[in-house]
Amino acid sequence: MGTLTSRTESRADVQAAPSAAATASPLISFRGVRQVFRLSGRGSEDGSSDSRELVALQDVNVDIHAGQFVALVGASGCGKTTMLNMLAGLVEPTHGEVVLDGRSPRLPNMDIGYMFARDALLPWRSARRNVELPLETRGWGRGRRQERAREMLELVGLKGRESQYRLQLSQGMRQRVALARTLASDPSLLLMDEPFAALDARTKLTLQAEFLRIWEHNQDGDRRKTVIFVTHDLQEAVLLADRVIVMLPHPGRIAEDRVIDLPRPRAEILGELQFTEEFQNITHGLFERLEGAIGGRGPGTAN
Ligand SMILES: Nc1ncnc2c1ncn2[C@@H]1O[C@H](COP(=O)(O)OP(=O)(O)OP(=O)(O)O)[C@@H](O)[C@H]1O
Repeated sequence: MGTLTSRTESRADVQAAPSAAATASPLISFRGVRQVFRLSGRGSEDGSSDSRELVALQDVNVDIHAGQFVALVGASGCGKTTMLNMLAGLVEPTHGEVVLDGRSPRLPNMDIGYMFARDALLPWRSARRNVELPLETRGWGRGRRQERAREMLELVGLKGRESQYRLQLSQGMRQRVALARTLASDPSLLLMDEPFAALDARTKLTLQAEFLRIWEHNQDGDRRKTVIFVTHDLQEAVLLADRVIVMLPHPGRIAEDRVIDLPRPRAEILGELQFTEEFQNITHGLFERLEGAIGGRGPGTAN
């Protein structure tokens, strides 16, 4: 393995110099984004209605360039999923704007794959027919769909399991099917919400490596993929991503934005990478910043 180097940069630096893409306009921009959810109570004892506000995101400014693998990491409730949902066009910011490829994410966009923490497979459909689902919604013909679904299941190591149903598959296999389904339509933007969180450590490492292999394999061609990967796991974030954005809750905000300059491709060396000094230094540094920010009680905690 070559020498591993790490580089840490401030938020402004990251936005100003995101590798070769520095001169291109970003694929994704969050500009002054604030998200307020109104929480309606059941009504207080005196009969008046109880309405409170929750600031899920505050002052979020991020640019992400095409092809980047960005991890959003942070404690529960810091707005990670809300950011994914904004990119998927499911949530519109209360203030500020989100721009995806020069337009609003609210406009229909078939070029996105969204994967969740738990498989979310349809139990009445076989593995193959689950993978076919996004292809059906995109109008693919039956033969082409079936061929693509078989190919994708083979890619994630499930050859021979095509006709099995959710209950016949382990949690790891279900996540593999979900991964195959997410990748089947070859989307250029992948929104991944803790996709490996429900797995045991060994299965998790295997799937991380398999996913990374697929992603790294595509990075040179026209179909390179941008990944926004939500996780609670700082180690997972550093292992997989080019850039880690650490978030804090109450209100959800960005505490740290760092380039992870570990070598690529990493898929074949993931197991070793996590024991290197470079990896541990980066993870430890981010962890200390995170702990320090929580311990120091940032500006939003009065909220
Ligand atoms: N539709 C909604 N209505 C009201 N509150 C919401 C809504 N969606 C999210 N929230 C709240 O906004 C905050 C941020 O939620 P979000 O799911 O984005 O956080 P998260 O960082 O992804 O958390 P977790 O890691 O637990 O999934 C939370 O306090 C959540 O309860």
